[in-house]
Amino acid sequence: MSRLIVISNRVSAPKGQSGAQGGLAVAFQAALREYRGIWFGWSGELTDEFTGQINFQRSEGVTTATVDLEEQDVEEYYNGYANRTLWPLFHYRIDLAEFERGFEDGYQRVNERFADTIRPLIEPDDVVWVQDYHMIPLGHELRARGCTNRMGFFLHIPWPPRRLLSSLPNAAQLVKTLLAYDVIGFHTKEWLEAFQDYVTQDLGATLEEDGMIHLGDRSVRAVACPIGIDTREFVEAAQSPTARLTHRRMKDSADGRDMIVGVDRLDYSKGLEERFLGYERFLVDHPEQRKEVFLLQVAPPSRGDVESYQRIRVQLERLSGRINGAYADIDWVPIRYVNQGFPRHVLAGIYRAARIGLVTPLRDGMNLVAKEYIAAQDPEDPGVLILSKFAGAAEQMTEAVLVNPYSAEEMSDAIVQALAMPKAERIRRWRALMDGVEKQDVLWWRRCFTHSLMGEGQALEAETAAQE
Ligand SMILES: O=P(O)(O)OC[C@H]1O[C@H](O[C@H]2O[C@H](CO)[C@@H](O)[C@H](O)[C@H]2O)[C@H](O)[C@@H](O)[C@@H]1O
Ligand SMILES: O=c1ccn([C@@H]2O[C@H](COP(=O)(O)OP(=O)(O)O)[C@@H](O)[C@H]2O)c(=O)[nH]1
Repeated sequence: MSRLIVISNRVSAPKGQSGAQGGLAVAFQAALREYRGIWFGWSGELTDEFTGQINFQRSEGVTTATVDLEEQDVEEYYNGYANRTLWPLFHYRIDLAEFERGFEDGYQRVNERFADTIRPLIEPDDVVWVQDYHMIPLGHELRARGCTNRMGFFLHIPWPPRRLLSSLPNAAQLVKTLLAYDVIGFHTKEWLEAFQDYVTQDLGATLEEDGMIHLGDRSVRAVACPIGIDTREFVEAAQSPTARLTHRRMKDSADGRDMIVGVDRLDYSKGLEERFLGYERFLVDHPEQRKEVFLLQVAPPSRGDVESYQRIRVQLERLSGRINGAYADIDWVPIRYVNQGFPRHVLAGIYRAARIGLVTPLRDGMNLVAKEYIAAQDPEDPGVLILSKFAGAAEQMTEAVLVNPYSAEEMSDAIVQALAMPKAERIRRWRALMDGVEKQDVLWWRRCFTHSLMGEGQALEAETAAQE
């Protein structure tokens, strides 16, 4: 039976209920518990000199293997090429993208270091699954080191339109390295089609009807598999004592007002500035509703070493301060702006207490918060999800109130619509959304991708063996 080797930039050991975790961490812990295998990546720690020494850990059924990186590696690979170049460009923010050869070199060096380190751990029957934009050339580097295993790559962020990607120096060289994988996955049909467009138009590859892409001696399958959440676990989390306590705390502090909630890493792609402006539009256009609602925005700081993230943080502090200064009363504040992260059980209680989930990224690969908000609702009296049509999640969650996040007026109208929505309509929309969140959960996502990667028979064999 094949083992699964998952490789991603960030590796998090399970934290139980005690800490905030990103969407990827939650997805892989669920996946790796059932598969025999290893999750490899950067420890998040620095070392004076890279040695490639691996730190193995086993916790709650998940084996992790991590390495420390040098400061210069992190500066050029993570803060540099990954988060100053690829992230903004792939989120359509060419104005924020920085193109520096030093970043590109550092990115390549770290990918080579990862390949050197992980190569001896890979056994002939293992299936390798590489995650995200930090590791695009890793498969190519592993092939150069004699790795003939089945290898897949999943991109968790959008794939940008062809003309946008062409602005990246050496774009063709980078994209060609992706053809070292056997299967490449995206969250949506839109990102998949943009990728197909680039490889056929700019690289001269041919695309067959079954999704196979051919270029030179390489044949690769590209697929769309939208990630989901661990829905069963999240529904349970929403009924846990911590969630109930938090729900009570929120209801008490709301004092009969309707809560609108936003939960996002403090990232310019999440559209927080536009969200605050949309909410302000609502306050201006509907003064009679002002003291009837409040917005709770949870925004834990992210990638704080990158200047564009420092700038957005300052802008949001100013904007929330200005809106609160302009509209607050002695007994009411329009925005509760909270710069800290919360564990899932606390978030679940917050989501359940919110009449509206406001999820309005300018671009997002998927957005798991939208799915968690739905999973946490009370089926008898659910809240309304307002979702940006530019989030990957919008391709599946069509029963949400879909908005253009760039339009403050549309956002304001959507808030009015959600606040006035009759219970029967809220239940009908929620049921349809919950059906999707239940059917296409994280397990479904893993199967969707691993079936393409391993073939259905092998994937099922691995799952059955893992359950025994
Ligand atoms: O590791 P960080 O730099 O702190 O960033 C956290 C993660 O952010 C990104 O998440 C993406 O993946 C989610 C799950 O597929 C998806 O829902 C979301 O739309 C994406 O933005 C990033 O892609 C991850 O690699 C980071 O770990
Ligand atoms: O205080 C927080 C804020 C966020 N999250 C989690 O971080 C993930 C965010 O994933 P999403 O796909 O929405 O966006 P990303 O941050 O990965 O771009 C979700 O699972 C959230 O529950 C968390 O655990 N605590």
